[in-house]
Amino acid sequence: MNRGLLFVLSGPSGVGKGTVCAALRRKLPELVYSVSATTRSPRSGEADGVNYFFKTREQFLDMIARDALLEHAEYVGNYYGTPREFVEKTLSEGKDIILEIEVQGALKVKEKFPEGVFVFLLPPSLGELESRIVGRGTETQDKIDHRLSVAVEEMNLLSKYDYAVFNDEIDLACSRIQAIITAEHCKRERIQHKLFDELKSLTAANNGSER
Ligand SMILES: Nc1nc2c(ncn2[C@@H]2O[C@H](COP(=O)(O)OP(=O)(O)O)[C@@H](O)[C@H]2O)c(=O)[nH]1
Ligand SMILES: Nc1ncnc2c1ncn2[C@@H]1O[C@H](COP(=O)(O)OP(=O)(O)O)[C@@H](O)[C@H]1O
Repeated sequence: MNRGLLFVLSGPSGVGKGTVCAALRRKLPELVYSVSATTRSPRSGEADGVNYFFKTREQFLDMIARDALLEHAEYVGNYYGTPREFVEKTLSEGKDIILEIEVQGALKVKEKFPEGVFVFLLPPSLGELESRIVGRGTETQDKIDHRLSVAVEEMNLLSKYDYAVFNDEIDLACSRIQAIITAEHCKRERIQHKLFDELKSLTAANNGSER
């Protein structure tokens, strides 16, 4: 059985990663979504094991010590990390998985899974990015300023990614990501399709009969 493909959706805070991922999950129910562990407190409406596995700092450090995380990063004062076993199990079952994580963590995943597909989500403008963070209403002004300065540094790492996708409209961003997923499957099919084995044997047979 073919292993699944690993997709990583990254980009600055407030660009719409969570929103686009949620929309993508509705459109592509067969795509598996990795639930991260974090030390940040749950926001209203968030549930343990659904949005995140909410951990104390001690529990999180223990996960790091047990090598239970594929990657982890400290982001604006909290730890975030991807549980390793779930990702490996999903890929070995032949299912595609998507990680929605910040930029440093994504680059660490790239070191371990260079064959992964790395997608950077961009805002239509910096002004729109700020409006989205403010509009979400989850952050104090101090934290908004911090997230915006981190965002500018992060956008400078865009060249390390395979694809850039603008999140001007949620549906358009989803369609672009769906197109990337389809294209990556086509690429792999091109490498692995049994037609090439047939062509190889035929060419070898023809070469043999010419001698
Ligand atoms: N490295 C890493 N980043 C993560 C992980 N899970 C979530 N993040 C990122 O951490 C950042 C902060 O997440 P959160 O506090 O939920 O805020 P929001 O995504 O900006 O609403 C976002 O950029 C997330 O994509 C993870 O497992 N690893
Ligand atoms: N294409 C879009 N157009 C307008 N608002 C958006 C769009 N995508 C996301 N948003 C809004 O921007 C805010 C931040 O989105 P969110 O998914 O929480 O970002 P992230 O997960 O990248 O931090 C939310 O209030 C969300 O509703």
